[in-house]
Amino acid sequence: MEVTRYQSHAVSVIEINHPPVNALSSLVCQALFKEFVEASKDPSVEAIVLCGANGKFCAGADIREFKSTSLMKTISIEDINGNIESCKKPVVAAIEGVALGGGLELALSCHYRVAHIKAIVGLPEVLIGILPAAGGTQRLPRLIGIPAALDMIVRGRHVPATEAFQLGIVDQVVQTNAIDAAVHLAREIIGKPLDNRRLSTLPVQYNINIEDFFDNALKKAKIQFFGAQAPLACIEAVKASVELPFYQGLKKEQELIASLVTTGQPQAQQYAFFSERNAGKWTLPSGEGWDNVSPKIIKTTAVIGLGTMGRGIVTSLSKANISVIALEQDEKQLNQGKKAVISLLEKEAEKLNKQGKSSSFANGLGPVHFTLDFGEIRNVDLVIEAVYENMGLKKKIFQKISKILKPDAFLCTNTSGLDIDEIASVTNRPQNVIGMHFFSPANIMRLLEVVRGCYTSPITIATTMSLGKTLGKVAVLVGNCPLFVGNRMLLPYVEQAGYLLEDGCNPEDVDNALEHFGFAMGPFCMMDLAGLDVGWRSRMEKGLTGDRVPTGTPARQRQGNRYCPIADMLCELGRFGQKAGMGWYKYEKLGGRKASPDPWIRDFLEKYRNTHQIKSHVINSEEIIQRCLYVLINAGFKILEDGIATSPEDIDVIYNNGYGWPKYRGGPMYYAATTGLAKVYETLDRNYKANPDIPSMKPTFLLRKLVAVGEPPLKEWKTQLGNLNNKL
Ligand SMILES: CCCCCCC/C=C/C(=O)SCCNC(=O)CCNC(=O)[C@H](O)C(C)(C)COP(=O)(O)OP(=O)(O)OC[C@H]1O[C@@H](n2cnc3c(N)ncnc32)[C@H](O)[C@@H]1OP(=O)(O)O
Repeated sequence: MEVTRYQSHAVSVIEINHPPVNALSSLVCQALFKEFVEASKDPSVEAIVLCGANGKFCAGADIREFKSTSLMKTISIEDINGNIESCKKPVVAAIEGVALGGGLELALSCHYRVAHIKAIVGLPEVLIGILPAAGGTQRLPRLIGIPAALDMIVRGRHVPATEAFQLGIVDQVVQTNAIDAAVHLAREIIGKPLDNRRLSTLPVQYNINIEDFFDNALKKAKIQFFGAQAPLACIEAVKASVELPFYQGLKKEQELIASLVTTGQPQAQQYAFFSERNAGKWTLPSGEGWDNVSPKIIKTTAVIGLGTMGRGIVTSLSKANISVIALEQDEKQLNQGKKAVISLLEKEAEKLNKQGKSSSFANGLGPVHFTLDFGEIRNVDLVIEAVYENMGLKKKIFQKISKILKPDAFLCTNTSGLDIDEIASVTNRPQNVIGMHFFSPANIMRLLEVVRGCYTSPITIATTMSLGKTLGKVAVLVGNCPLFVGNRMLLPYVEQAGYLLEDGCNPEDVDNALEHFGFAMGPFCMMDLAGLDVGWRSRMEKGLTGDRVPTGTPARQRQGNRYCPIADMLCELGRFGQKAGMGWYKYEKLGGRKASPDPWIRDFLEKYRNTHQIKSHVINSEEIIQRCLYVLINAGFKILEDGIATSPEDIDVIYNNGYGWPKYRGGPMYYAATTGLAKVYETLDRNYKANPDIPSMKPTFLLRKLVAVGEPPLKEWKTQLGNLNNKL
């Protein structure tokens, strides 16, 4: 039963019951419409309360149905809303848990709203590429004014009940049962006039210059959400609430949503939404997985190393109210780390405060304790080692802590690419060792690559994945190989960016093309931010540059393959990026963030091309994008072949959440599927034939196979892998 109805004296309570989140599927809409009409006609009913089962009002339209046309054919949410709003009997929404999207739009059509103190409301449609097209863009401005409504709609912000009350979205906030409170209110208002409670009939009130306001909002959104169409459509729809009568405003919502669908962005964002949810559903080839292995509850943790990553991780654990012992090797580093953590926690508390939420760390360190004494961590449930990327050092620490810790404690290493098995092999419990690859800043970035080694037990995976969720991360399980998934794919991308400089581009040409594609940052800006010395050190360790390069090796070749030495040359000149005030760009000061194209670099590149007699050519944005992205995608296919990622969706989740890939393009593998695998394959193949010294251009077996079998949909790619290697 999707919708149930019962009566409490003169009040009819209509409850949506569609687990897990009471989404408005077409069946729910039909049932809700029917029950509501019956209740409104029933002479024994004098008021109606609308609520959701299992402590959740409603998470909006059923996104799973967006692909089909059924939603269009049957009762729409706005049909129900119109009916509710015009009802002669008072209707009260009892909001528990969530009222999001169509759920809040439903509540806005009710005459009164009562919310539980822990409830959240919002119109997050923009985050899945659409707009609140069930009257939300027309009713909310009439209720709370244009600026507040626009902010909520364009950012898709979740608003806690207390703020919703302050804004005037809900009429009452209760600490007890919201349904009982709504029934109580419904009884009180029986027979009272409802005219000023029907939002569609109210004027939109404002005392601002409306033209300027919307012009500015559009300008800001075009920069902030570069390339995304939904925020712009949201602004246009809210503007219509001022310019058009209510029913024409509703029509405008429909026109805008129809036009968004033609851009392909909603489909990509909805794919990203479900891919994120599926990432948590890990399964091993043995059949063990998220649904049959219970995680251990983690109450106490320790973080070893309070550098940039360690500080972020401590902050993240503390935010989740998990007890942390933060460990450093000397007093100076401990104090520096402590100061940094306090400052990060203060910023976090400030953010929560602005959202009307309190925090356990508002006036101090919350559950964090700092120490130099390894002995203090002996009883913790889980340790995260976050020292710098050095295998020798990490092994020393793991050897030491595995002797100290209680036998069932978990040992995690925060590494961006080192071998988990090698680290595990020095411990007395390799089955409890796992990689946790956090992204910087670790207290902000949502992505967490959970790296399974060959000894890692299912319970260790379950525990780490669950801890990731508790920390508010999107945890993705990946296999153990150099650089794991995200960074492994990034390597050929950055390599191509270097070749583009040799072939005639300037750094800003490459960055502009990729930023225009939608990346938050192009590869050269990214390197300047991270520090060019990071890659330089790693290339030195691999013998690609520095003293260990065999004499007589051509400058632009390593082991017979093409090599671009420009980044090494900049490092030799101390151009390490932002921290040095110069790198691929110049900056206003040491540590400055404002990058300007550097004439010195242009000059340097000219001379470099002359020295190496490189004939440069004009390279357009399309070539830049294809060259950089197709090798990245190709590496993604190789990762699938090698069984390092379970699915293309997991790769996309990693790129959407950790590498600034524009969500409205779904992720690199989704992008490959929508571009056409044959096009990706043919371009790579052609380029590889012209450049056999660039192995990353050679189309992978899986890509070739998928093209050969007629490009099956992305969901079916895995089946083409058959029994290939699975490292998960
Ligand atoms: C094309 C024409 C359309 C016209 C209609 C236009 C007007 C209305 C539009 C809308 O309402 S669009 C939907 C707006 N709502 C949202 O975007 C909310 C999305 N959901 C969430 O933010 C979260 O899921 C949550 C509700 C805050 C719950 O978070 P939690 O972390 O507790 O659980 P999750 O793992 O995220 O979700 C659990 C489970 O529920 C599924 N799910 C969530 N929301 C929806 C939904 N709106 N429709 C369908 N399914 C939903 C989610 O996929 C998970 O499923 P499983 O993975 O467990 O199968």
